[in-house]
Amino acid sequence: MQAATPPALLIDGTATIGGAPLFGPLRLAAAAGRITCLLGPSGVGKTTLLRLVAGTDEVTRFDGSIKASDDMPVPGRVALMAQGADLLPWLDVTANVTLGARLRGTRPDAARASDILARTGLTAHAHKRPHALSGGQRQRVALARTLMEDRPIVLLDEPFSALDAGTRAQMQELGARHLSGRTVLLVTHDPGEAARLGHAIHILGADGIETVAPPAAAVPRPVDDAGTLEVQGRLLARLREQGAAA
Ligand SMILES: Nc1ncnc2c1ncn2[C@@H]1O[C@H](COP(=O)(O)OP(=O)(O)OP(=O)(O)O)[C@@H](O)[C@H]1O
Repeated sequence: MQAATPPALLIDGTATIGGAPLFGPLRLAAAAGRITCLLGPSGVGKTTLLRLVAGTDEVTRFDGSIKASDDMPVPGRVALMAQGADLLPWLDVTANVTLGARLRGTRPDAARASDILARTGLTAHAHKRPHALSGGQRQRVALARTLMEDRPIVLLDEPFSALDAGTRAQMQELGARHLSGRTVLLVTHDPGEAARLGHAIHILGADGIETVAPPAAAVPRPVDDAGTLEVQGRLLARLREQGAAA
């Protein structure tokens, strides 16, 4: 489904809102074709960072640079899956998945939409509206819409939150499979999710970025992989220490 090799993403700078520091100076690289997970306490600026990369933040001042390793512009090559499924309630699944093309005033690629619906297990729900879907199904629609955009850089903001543990694990596997080969920056509050999916794992804190070595196993890692559980525990301990220090 994906043609060109995606670029790495390089973020280097300082963010302020209304003159007050938010984060930085920080340097964060999301490696080409890999999943980079970003954890950190609430309010530290993770969503803001994703919006800055996507070019959709209108209140934050960012002094520095957000670049792709191939020096081509970033925002037009980014798909952002925002927090919450964020579906339009009056549109059915197919129309929600093809929303990007409609907003751009272009004809959606129906064959491609149908293929993505099949691959995300949504074919039987194609004509349902969001109120008739479970939380997990709505998240799948949001993921399908992100895949429909077919961008080399994908930003995911707590994509699988609010799902039960079993559905969340399934969604992580689905996401890892379908996003394979793209440059993914994934914000999550879940240390287990970062340990399963991260080729690289960072914690954004008040004092900057801390990098935690990922488990050795291939992504997506099994939920009961010993190395994954060990990293999950280490991440939780670090997040607790940061919370206690805040
Ligand atoms: N439009 C805005 N105007 C002013 N301040 C804002 C605006 N949007 C976000 N902020 C502030 O920026 C800070 C960072 O918010 P952000 O949503 O990026 O944090 P976060 O780390 O993603 O938090 P969470 O994990 O709870 O989602 C918060 O203190 C928030 O109040």
